[in-house]
Amino acid sequence: MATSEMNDLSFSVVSIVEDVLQQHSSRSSDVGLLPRRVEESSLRRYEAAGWLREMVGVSSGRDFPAEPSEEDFRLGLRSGIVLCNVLNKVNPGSVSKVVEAPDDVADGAALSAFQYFENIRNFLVAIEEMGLPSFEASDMEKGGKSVRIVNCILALKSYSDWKLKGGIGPWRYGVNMKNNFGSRKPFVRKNPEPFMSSISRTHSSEITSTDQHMCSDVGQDLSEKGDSRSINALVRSFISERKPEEIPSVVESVLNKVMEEVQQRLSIHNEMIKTSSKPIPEDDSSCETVVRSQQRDVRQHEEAKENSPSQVVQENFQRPNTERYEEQGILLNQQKHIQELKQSLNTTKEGMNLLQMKYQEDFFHLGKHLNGLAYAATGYKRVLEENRKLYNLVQDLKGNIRVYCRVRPFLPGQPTTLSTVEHIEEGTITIRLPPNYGKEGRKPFMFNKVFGPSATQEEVFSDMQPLVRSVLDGYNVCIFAYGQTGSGKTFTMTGPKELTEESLGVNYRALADLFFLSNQRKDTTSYEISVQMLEIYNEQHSSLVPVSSTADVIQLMDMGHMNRAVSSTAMNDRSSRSHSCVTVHVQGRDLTSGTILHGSMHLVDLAGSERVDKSEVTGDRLKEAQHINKSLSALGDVISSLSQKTSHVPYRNSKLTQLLQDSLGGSAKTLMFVHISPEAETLGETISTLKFAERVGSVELGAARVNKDNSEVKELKEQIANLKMALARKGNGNDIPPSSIPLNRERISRRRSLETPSIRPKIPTLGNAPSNLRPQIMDLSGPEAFSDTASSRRHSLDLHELMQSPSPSWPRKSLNVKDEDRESKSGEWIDKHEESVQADIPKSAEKFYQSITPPQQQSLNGGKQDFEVQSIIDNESDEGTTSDCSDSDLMWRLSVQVNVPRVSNMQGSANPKPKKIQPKTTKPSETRSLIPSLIPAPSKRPPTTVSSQPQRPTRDGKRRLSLGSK
Ligand SMILES: Nc1ncnc2c1ncn2[C@@H]1O[C@H](COP(=O)(O)OP(=O)(O)OP(=O)(O)O)[C@@H](O)[C@H]1O
Repeated sequence: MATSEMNDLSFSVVSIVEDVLQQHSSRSSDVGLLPRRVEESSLRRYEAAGWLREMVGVSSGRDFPAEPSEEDFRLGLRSGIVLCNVLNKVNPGSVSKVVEAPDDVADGAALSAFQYFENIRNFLVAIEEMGLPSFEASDMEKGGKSVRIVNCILALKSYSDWKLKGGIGPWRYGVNMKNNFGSRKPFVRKNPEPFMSSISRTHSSEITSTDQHMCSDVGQDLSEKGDSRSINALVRSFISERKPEEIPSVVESVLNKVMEEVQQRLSIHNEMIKTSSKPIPEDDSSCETVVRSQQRDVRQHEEAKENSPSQVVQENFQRPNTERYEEQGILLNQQKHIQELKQSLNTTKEGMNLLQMKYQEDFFHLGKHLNGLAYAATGYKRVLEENRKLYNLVQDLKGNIRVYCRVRPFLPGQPTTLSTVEHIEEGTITIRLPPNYGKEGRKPFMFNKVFGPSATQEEVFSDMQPLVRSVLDGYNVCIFAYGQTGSGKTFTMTGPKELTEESLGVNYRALADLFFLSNQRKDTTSYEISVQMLEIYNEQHSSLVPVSSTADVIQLMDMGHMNRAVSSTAMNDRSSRSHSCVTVHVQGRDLTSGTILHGSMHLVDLAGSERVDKSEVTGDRLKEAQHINKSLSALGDVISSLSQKTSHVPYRNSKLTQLLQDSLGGSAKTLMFVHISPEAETLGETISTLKFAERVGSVELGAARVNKDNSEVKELKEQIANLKMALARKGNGNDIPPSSIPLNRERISRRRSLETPSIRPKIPTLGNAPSNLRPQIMDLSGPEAFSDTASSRRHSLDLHELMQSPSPSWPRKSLNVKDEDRESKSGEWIDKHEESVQADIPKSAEKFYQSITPPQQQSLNGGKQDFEVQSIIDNESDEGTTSDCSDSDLMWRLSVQVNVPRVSNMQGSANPKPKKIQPKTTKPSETRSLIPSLIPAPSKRPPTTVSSQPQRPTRDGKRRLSLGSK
């Protein structure tokens, strides 16, 4: 490409002149001259070819015959191999490296044009250095140019001959110019300078000076340079043979040709200038191209100048030297500038690369950092959750009362004001305080868990589910809802008025879960579950109801809640006016080891504390409120003394604290679920509720214990009981034949037999009970049922045994207003509904009680009733100094029992005389009420007695005498 470009762009003044003169000579010569000249040139060609064949040998000169045509001659020499080899023979070492064609391939076939050019170029350079007439490399490519090649070869031959003759004297080459141009003047080599400029070696100033001389005097040998000499010789020989009138036209032709070439050069030059003044492309490769193209243009320009003095002459005519210098200067500057730009581009690129690398590194580090942060965040959350669990665990271990808090949402229709709750996070609730509450503006309270207004019933339950489930593992659990009126206690424990599956409260969910789990474990453990519902209304309690299946439970609770004392106050249109407690008793027997587990759970929905000025209650409602507040403040006192670890804990001050005694002071797992309302007007109560709850959270009860009896212990206990009973009988003169004291195993089997359906009370089945769930009648041990422990402090009475024992013939003390008032004042509890609910026993319940017939009971009793009573009395008297509720517990126990002696009769005697057990006479007046709706009979309670009690509102706000009355 470079070679061809160079060939296109470079031109020789000599060849132009020669061409023009040849045309003229051929035009002007006569017809006979042409064949003669053709013949002469052929002869000279043959001479040259002959000499070459002689020099290189016939085999090497095979490509051209002894008398070659012009075409053959040219093609034969085109590769330059023959020429270089001949030259090296004449003048050894002139061409240092000759590119040879492979032997098996025709000469030149495997060589590229570039390689041919290399040989020819080397040859021409050497020829010029020897001062011999040369030719153009392009002459080898074009036809009709062989004359100069022939001249060159014959000159070399002449030089060779001269050398062979010893090189004596000046070498002269007598070019047969006459043959070409009609001149036979010998060509004398005056000095060893190159005859023509080398193709590659040029110098513009030399050319310029030569051309200037050529211009001033064509006929004289003004220049030392080969170019001018050659032109001069050509021109002289031509002119000498021409008539004077032909000369102007020849000169004109020469000049025209030269002008054409100059024009062409100029346009190339202009193009080059334009290119160099183009904006420098940003692309590095384009810069390279521009630089290369400019360099090439400069080189070509210089070559052109070197090879065409006439063109330079023309340029000199047109432009002053300074201008050209300026141009060159600009070009050089531009090149320099481009180099600088390239450098800065490279530097910028390197900088960019560095920046990119740095950014990549930064991104990588950032990513790693972010990953780390995300990981840490997840870890932090996990740790928080873990902490909470551990905290709960520690609290469990320490036996702390667990405290959960729930915030009620604003109710529909309520004007939504700013909530008093500012923020909730895990176990912390922050209350927004107005300025008069302190500078802080907020107060945080910490609990085990806080549920916001949007927490669902399911979420709430799932958090306490493990606690509930631990009942089946033999723990005693107590969950009680606390809070001011209208804060959502009933909602949490039971649900809203309209119950749906989603809105079911803790009570329903807990029982369903227990039944579900017990059924799941039926292959390993046999569970017996019984449920009681109890209500403390105005410091009295009523309604203990046994149930035996999920459906029973649900129905019982529905009815219990329906019958719960509720009325409308200014604070809550369905305000519970009583404390309600659902108690679940669980007994589990390990089918392999025989170990017995006892667990119980109280689910307590306390009546709400209220400020009577706000609830705007009067009359009975006011009295209710006072009772509620009294019992709650009694609860506060108990909590306070528990947290201060005082020796005396005032459990006895209210029924509520008596009920919760085991949960608050025993080995139970206790959870207080504190509720608050979001309204600003309740802020005072909210703060005091939360403060109270925090105090409750600090109460340590000691670690909860599993109530587990292995079969051996149980047997021993029973043995002791039997012996005690035998002793007691003996002491009373009622000898019992040894055979009548059942041995342990007999007794156990008898106890088991008591539990068979044939003798068990029939409770109407309201649904499908799990097969392993024996219908369990209530444990009549009263508050003991809540601990259900076989501790020395309390003993649970065996309901079946008691039920089947003959009732002692203690007179029933008739209740009157005075009694009630007195009892109420003294804080002791008597079931005031006892009589009134007798007739309320439903048929099924009646059946149940009737099924326990005297003969049956007698046969099964074996004096157990006495023992049970005795044992209770013993225990109560034992713990009389430590327990505040022994007598009331007992009363409670007895009051709910059929045909049990009145406590007042027993309390007086330090060593009560066991009464002869009488066959049970099922006196309706002494039977306690069961499920209210299952007991539709009208109350037989005298109106006076009823009226003596505070009016007891029900769901519909109407007063009812008893749960069963309709
Ligand atoms: N989390 C809750 N989501 C929706 N409504 C609620 C929520 N908690 C309570 N409520 C509604 O607020 C009202 C008062 O609730 P609830 O009767 O349970 O309060 P309480 O604390 O039991 O009151 P009281 O002590 O007077 O019996 C009811 O209408 C109840 O449906």
